[in-house]
Amino acid sequence: MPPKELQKKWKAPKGPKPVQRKNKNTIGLGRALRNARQQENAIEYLPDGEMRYTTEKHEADWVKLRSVTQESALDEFLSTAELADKDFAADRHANVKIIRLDAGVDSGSQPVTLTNAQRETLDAKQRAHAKELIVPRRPKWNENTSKYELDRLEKESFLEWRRKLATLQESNDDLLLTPFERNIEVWRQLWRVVERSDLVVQIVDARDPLLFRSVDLEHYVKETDDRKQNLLLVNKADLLTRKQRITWAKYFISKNISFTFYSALKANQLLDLENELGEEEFLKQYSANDFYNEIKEGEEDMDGEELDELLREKIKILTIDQLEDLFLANAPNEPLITPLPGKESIIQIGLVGYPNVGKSSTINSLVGAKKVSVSSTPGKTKHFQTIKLSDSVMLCDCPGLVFPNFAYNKGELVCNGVLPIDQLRDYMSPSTLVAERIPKYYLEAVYGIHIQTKSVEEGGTGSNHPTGQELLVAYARARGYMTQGFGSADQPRASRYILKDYINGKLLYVNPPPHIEDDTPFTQEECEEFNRELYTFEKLPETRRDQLREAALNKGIETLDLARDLGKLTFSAHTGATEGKEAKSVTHGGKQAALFNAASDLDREFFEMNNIKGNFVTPFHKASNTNSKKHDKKNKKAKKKAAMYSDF
Ligand SMILES: Nc1nc2c(ncn2[C@@H]2O[C@H](COP(=O)(O)OP(=O)(O)OP(=O)(O)O)[C@@H](O)[C@H]2O)c(=O)[nH]1
Repeated sequence: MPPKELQKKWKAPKGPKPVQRKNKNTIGLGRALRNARQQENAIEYLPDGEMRYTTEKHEADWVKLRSVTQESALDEFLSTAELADKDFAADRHANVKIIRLDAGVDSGSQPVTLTNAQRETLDAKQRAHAKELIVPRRPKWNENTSKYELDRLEKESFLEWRRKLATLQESNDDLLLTPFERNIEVWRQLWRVVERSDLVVQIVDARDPLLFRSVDLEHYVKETDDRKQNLLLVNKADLLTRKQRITWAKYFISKNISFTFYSALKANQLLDLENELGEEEFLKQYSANDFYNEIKEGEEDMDGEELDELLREKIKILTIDQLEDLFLANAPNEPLITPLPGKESIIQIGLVGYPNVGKSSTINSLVGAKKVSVSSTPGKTKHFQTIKLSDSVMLCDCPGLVFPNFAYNKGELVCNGVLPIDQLRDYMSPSTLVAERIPKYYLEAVYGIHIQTKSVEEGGTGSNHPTGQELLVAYARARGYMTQGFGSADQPRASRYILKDYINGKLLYVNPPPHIEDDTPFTQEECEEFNRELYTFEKLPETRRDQLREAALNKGIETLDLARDLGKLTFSAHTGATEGKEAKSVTHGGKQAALFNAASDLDREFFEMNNIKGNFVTPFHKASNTNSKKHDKKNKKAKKKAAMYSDF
């Protein structure tokens, strides 16, 4: 018998062998990506015969233009290496430690509260080093300079600049530098704006113009071409009182600084109103001058001081048309740049400034005033914007950038909007500054809270300003901001709201200029006097004023003086003081908040014990409770009382 054939397992029949075909499709995402990468990373032959090849990912222009003001030590090391054109190979086993000498804004050695003497010493030191606060210069170039050469020269010059500033910081521990811009691409924009502008306008915040002003930028403009002009636009001037404008104007005039006051916010409000009402009706109802300058005829010499003609002109907040005229009056008569063939020559005005000083608002007001719709036409270089205002004027808007300057402490930088609030870790130093600058009664009136301060015996400062913590705790408790868990006052959250109010001017403080005679700073007391007019009833938000008016009427107070009477009023979460009892705040939420309330009430009662008869009960001593019945509720209270009194 033939051997039995093993039955084969059935397999699915194989199809025809697949033929590898070339994908003839020349379009498609994958291919596009590959091609783009190949092009980007193609080998470059430099003019000096060298070959350059990079595998680096090329980034879009907007990514390159991101502002860099705070770098980690490693980032800083790498960007310096890149600027210096150095190559580094990573070595797995080497233990590398980066020691950062330029501590930048991370140094925390600056005290928050400065005495007059400390401030004066620090200020003198800052003045001595003021010349070292430089902006990077673009190296000289002409049409024969090649792109690569210029790029290399720019990087060298930038690196040199960064080294100088690092040395300045290193050798002066107690001086704090602003977190100046560290991205060369952003400075390149500024260089281009300066080169093409006939007039460079530095926009600064009126609350602290000198912190936002770069003196060296003005020098740089003059170095580029002596015919170019500088102008300081003091924006947000609506936040200053007339007296404050006079003081600042006197300072600027004495220092020969070309300046003007402006309020982009008011200008834009006025424009909106005009659009709403129509031009004719608007002119009938509002005279622009009234809207801008709250001073009426006859009130001018109210302070008993004769203002000369120049000063009287200079303290005015300009209207949009006046500002445009001033630009033209300050710019050279003829544009300095010869136009390209076929193009008309036009006066170019460069606008530069820190972020958040109101640059966009200023441009919007200028552009919005034109009845024609003006689209922003990107310039040749794509990044900074050129906006044609009229046939004779062109605006160049430079990205906002932080110049190197001195500050007293980090809190000041946060309060001025230079350091962002949302990434804030140390919320206490800026909050302390707010508590120090704004009087306690005004903080209470704005927020409708009562801020409980410690007396000197309890370890408080004894001044009439709360500490930062006292302010934050009172605010958080009144608003019910509690942390999870044990439920203590959420101070970081409270600080964010308070600091935002400070930055947008709801809580207002204006820095005075240095003394004209000797450039020394104002003392603490002079600063308080300089700002006194800002903390009146009229400056409060309207709803709060209504509340206070009503509360004052309830108490029979006719003329309300915030500093004197606020403690007596009951409004919002502020409960006024009544005979013998001090003012307190209505607080919300959290176990700890409840404990805090109970504790302070108990304390108050305990220290007032002199006025009451003593009540003393001991838990183990029941004198004459003879009734053995367990639930003898009837008359229990009366019996207890009787028992208690029988002890005495
Ligand atoms: N009170 C007051 N606030 C102003 C004025 N101008 C601008 N602001 C406010 O300041 C803030 C910043 O204004 P922006 O115009 O965005 O400032 P910017 O300089 O363009 O800021 P970036 O876009 O970050 O560069 C906004 O909240 C404005 O409402 C002004 O004249 N008065």
